[in-house]
Formats: sequence, structure tokens, C-alpha cells
Amino acid sequence: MSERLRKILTLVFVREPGKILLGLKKRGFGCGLWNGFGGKVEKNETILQGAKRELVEECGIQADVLERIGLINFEFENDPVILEVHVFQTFHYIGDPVETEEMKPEWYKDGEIPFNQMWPDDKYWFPYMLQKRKFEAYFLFKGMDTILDYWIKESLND
Ligand SMILES: Cc1cc(-c2ccco2)c2oc(N)nc2c1
Repeated sequence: MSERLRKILTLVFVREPGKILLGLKKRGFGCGLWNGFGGKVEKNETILQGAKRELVEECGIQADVLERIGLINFEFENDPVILEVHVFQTFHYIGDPVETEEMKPEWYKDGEIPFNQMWPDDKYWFPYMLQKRKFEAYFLFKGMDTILDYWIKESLND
């Protein structure tokens, strides 16, 4: 996979006991879907710095402690670029979520996550995140709605 084209992205989920903060994407990639906060990692920053930056930019929340919870590789049929998505979560953060041009934030109860308005892969890996179990996953998409193939496994490595 090393010689494949890779695009590194981040996804951050803000948690409270029994609740999770999701954002409704208002434009661009994944528009109209609820998701975590994140995006591209710039050249001059680490993945962790990119994750923290996107969280502030997209909903105004500062998370000093971000826990790495998952690594997902996404491929689209007939597309050479692999999306390498680093998933983080935090229970310790500063600020209240605010709506931005990118995202409309809303709290959801862990048992009431709107999977039918989210990326189709989420229902496979959210249970690991909600139970604080580190995971790695791979999804092969056909278009934006169809999963052709996937695997997911619990990972113990830091
Ligand atoms: C193909 C794909 C991409 C993303 C993404 C975009 C930016 C960060 O992650 C996803 O996020 C979720 N939950 N499923 C996703 C599928």
C-alpha cells in the first residue's frame, strides 16, 4: 500500500457519558450527512494537530486530550487514491459547539445515532468507538452509498 496514492484525513468525536456530538456537513464531501469533525491534514502539521485544528474550525471546540480510537482505510472502485482516516475521540474539551459554514453540531444519545443519515460504514465501526475499543477497518465503496467489501478488527496497538 506504500506506493499507492494516500490522502490522510481526520475524524474527531466529542463525547459525554451516553452522548456523542455529530455535525451535519453543510457543503462539500459528505454534504448532508452527520459525521465527526475533521478533514485534510496539512503538510506543516501532524495528524493530531490537524485533528485539533479541524475540531476548532468546524465547531469551535478545543480538545487538549484526543484519544486515537481507530484507523480506517477507504477505497472507491476505480479510484487510485486511498483515504486514510484517523479517528479520535475526546471526553475532555473546552467550549460549547457552535454552528459554522461547514457543520451544524448536535448531540445524539449513543442509542439514537442517525445511521440512515450517515456514511454506510459508520454502523460497522461505531460500536467499537462507543465501547472505547480500538479498531482498524477497511471499506471498498462503489459510489457514495454502496459498500462492496470490508473488514474490521479490534486492534490493541497504541
Ligand atoms: C469514504 C468516507 C470518508 C469519510 C471521511 C471524510 C472525511 C473524514 O472522513 C468518512 O467518514 C465516515 N464516517 N465514513 C466515511 C467514508
